[in-house]
Formats: sequence, C-alpha cells, structure tokens
Amino acid sequence: MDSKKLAGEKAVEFVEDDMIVGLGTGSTVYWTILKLAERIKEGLKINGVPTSKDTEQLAIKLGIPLVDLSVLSKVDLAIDGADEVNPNLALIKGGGGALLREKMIASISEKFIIVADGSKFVQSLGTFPLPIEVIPFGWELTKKQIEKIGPINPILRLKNNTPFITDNGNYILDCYMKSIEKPEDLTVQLNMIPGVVENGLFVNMCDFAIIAGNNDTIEIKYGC
Ligand SMILES: O=C(CO)[C@H](O)[C@H](O)COP(=O)(O)O
Repeated sequence: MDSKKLAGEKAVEFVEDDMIVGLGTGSTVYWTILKLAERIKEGLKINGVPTSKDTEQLAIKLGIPLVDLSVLSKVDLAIDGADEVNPNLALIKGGGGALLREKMIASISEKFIIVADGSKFVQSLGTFPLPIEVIPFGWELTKKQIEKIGPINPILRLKNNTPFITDNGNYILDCYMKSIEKPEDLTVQLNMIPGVVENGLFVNMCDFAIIAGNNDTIEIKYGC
C-alpha cells in the first residue's frame, strides 16, 4: 500500500466519539480525512476543525461536520502531515503553505499526531526549505531582517510567476539552510522579527509520529 495512505489511515484509530479533531493539510492527511469520512458514515460522531481552505472544502465535500474555531478553546486531537520530522519530533511544516493555521490548531490540541512516509524522518532538520509566513507589506525588509540571523537564504515563494498567497493573505519565504541545529532557538528568533507572522518549525508540539515505511510497515515514534 502507498506509505502516505498507510500512515494517514492509521491515525484514525486514535479518533474517538465526541472528539473535536483538527484536520491537517496535505497529501498524507488527505487519507486520514477520507478514512474519517468513512467512519462517520458508519456512526462515528466527531466535529472537525480544518487547517486550510483546501481541507475545509474536502471535509465539506465528504460530509464531515465542522465546527468554527471561534467557539473553541481546545481541540482534542489534531492530525497533520509534515515535511520533516527529527528524532525529537521537531518538525518542519508549511510545504503546502498552511503552517499558520496548522500551528494555531496544533497549539490548542491536547494531542497532536503527525502522519508521514519514511522519507520525512531525518536526523537533522533543514534539508527541506523552512517556510516563513510574512505580511506582504515591506516583505523585502522582513527578508533582510531574517538574513541577519545567519545563512538562511530566504526566497519568496512563487506560483505562476507571482507571489504565492496563503489562506491568510500573506506571502511565504522559503529558507534554504544546510541544517537547523537548534530549532527551538531559531523559531524564537524568527518570530521576534516584525513582519514575520509565523514560521514552519514546530518544536515540542508533536506527541507521536506515525511513520509508514516500505513493505507496509508502520512505526509509531515518540520523541527522545
Ligand atoms: O505542512 C503542510 C502543509 O502546510 C503539510 O502537512 C506538509 O507539507 C506535508 O504534506 P504532504 O503530506 O503532502 O507531504
């Protein structure tokens, strides 16, 4: 079976009746959402909170009941994908540009589960470019401020030769680094820069990661 499908579907085993479930974004959690919809048709009672407009549309299409974030103060369980996961379960997210809403929902979740194929598990973060969401106003200045931190090489994300716009109306700077030795320090440094809305480092947030390898193997990884 496709590793993304295997990991994505496995996460549904942790969903229980009456939970508020954060619905992540991307091609792995897509399988989680499909499986959840199946379970709902069989009688599972949950409400979902989508982390992006794409996920919201998918959930509506599949008949998953949704609840608005404005009426919530916590989420029981959030399930999402990741671009990189290290052995401490620090993550890079935001390859799909949904990092801000994903982090907001993960931050109020009692449990936060990552689903990923084996290629996402790395010893050190940073091979995947780190996405940073910035406001369009003065983004060039924000980029210069980010560059002062070190050799981070932020590049404006483009789509069809124009800036990629997030669901929140912002831009993304993708940062090309050799490796990120101290993600907990970098996330603080980045978020202190005015103009930075959020960055794609998720540190000390993930409870466990469901990693699917080749030959239909699944490993549940807890931070070390
Ligand atoms: O952070 C994300 C979107 O902002 C995704 O979770 C991440 O990019 C992984 O996506 P995929 O499962 O398609 O590889």
